[in-house]
Amino acid sequence: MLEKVKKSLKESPIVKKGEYNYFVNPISDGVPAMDPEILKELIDVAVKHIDLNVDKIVAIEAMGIHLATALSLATGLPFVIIRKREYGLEGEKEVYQETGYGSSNLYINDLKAGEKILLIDDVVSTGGTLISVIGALKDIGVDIKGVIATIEKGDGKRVVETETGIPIFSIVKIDVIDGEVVIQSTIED
Ligand SMILES: O=P(O)(O)OC[C@H]1O[C@H](OP(=O)(O)OP(=O)(O)O)[C@H](O)[C@@H]1O
Ligand code: HPA
Repeated sequence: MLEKVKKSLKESPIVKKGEYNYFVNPISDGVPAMDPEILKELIDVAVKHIDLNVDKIVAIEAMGIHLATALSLATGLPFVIIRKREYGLEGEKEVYQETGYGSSNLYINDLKAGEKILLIDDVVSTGGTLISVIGALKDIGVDIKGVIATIEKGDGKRVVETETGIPIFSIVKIDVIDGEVVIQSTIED
């Protein structure tokens, strides 16, 4: 299982964003081109392990969108995107996102207190994005039934779990060592 995912990650070029070692991969960047078999491997594992008794899938722009789309098609569940674009719709909630190499405002719409949701994103690294998004979702009062970050890099998963008290489901754990992606473990090990 996950053979194409692991091969793709091992082949990821690394670029420097300041001091940050950024891996470039179809899952996290849509570059190089995504082999749909990679997406299928990820979604098959997620469906096998995750409680899908939710009202909505919630994804974070940008690189949570293709994962939410694939999961939605596989499950029939609707999905909503936390956008980097402000709409000014009633009830819209602004969230400040900070990663290891940049920051952005995110905007949450069409989520109501009591809705059961599954949050999905591509990568957790410093944990900054998930910590702020989970905090905002808690403020809205949604019921976070699960959080998927398909790739955990470094100790981001632990940081988010410690900060939020919410378990993070990741599929592959990697590190960037000496300019290369090293696969540390997968959920299927
Ligand atoms: O754990 P963190 O350090 O917060 O990093 C994880 C975040 O970084 C990327 O978002 P980013 O907004 O940089 O890129 P994207 O728009 O391509 O998703 C990625 O999609 C995650 O949301
Ligand atoms: N690569 C791709 N996406 C990311 C990374 C990275 O190193 N860190 C946070 N999001």
